[in-house]
Amino acid sequence: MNEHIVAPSVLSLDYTHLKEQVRGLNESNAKWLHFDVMDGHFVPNITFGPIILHTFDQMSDLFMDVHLMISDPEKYIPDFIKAGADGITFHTEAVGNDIEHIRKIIDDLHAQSIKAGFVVKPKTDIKQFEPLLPIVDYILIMSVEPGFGGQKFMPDQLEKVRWLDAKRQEKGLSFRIEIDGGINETTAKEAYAAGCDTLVAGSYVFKADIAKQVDSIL
Ligand SMILES: O=C(CO)[C@@H](O)[C@H](O)COP(=O)(O)O
Repeated sequence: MNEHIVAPSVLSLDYTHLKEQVRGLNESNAKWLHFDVMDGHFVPNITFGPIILHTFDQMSDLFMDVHLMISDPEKYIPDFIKAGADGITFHTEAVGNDIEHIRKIIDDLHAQSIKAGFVVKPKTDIKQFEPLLPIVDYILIMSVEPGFGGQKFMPDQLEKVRWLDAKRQEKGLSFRIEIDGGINETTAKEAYAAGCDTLVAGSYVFKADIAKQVDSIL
């Protein structure tokens, strides 16, 4: 059983108080910082790139969990590694759900000592990726359509989590199951019960005292 990890999504951070908010994260029990990269093409929103990741990396020792919501992940992965990524997930849909292509990207990340995994959108079937389970460090399940913070949790996505957890036990694997979107005190409990060990939370963490919010969903 993997320990629980909360990964606050800096998409919801108050950038007018960047230093105080990062201090709040550093002093909380969050172990990861979730960095959402959106390109305005793969998803209908644009966020930040490697320069901002580097800024966070200089301000924090937290594990930099980079979630690439971009159309051509391989093109930009080297920049995010240089900027301080510790783990990278990319969308299977961005590479046509092609298993061998996904495997190659994960192998390349591992060759550079970066933790690696893939992400699926809500409508993507997870079962097709069973051959990849032995090689990933983590899998990210989207519990909202990617693109924006503050959306409502989609409980039907927990079916994917249950399936992954069952496969993990059956095969004696230890990859993490991370979930992203609409996490709060109630949905966090549901996610843990289904088999998640890593929760991304944006609006819930930053709407009040960071340390207290993190502890409430650990
Ligand atoms: O990747 C995304 C959205 O695409 C997420 O990381 C959100 O940033 C989570 O925000 P909340 O739903 O927790 O507010």
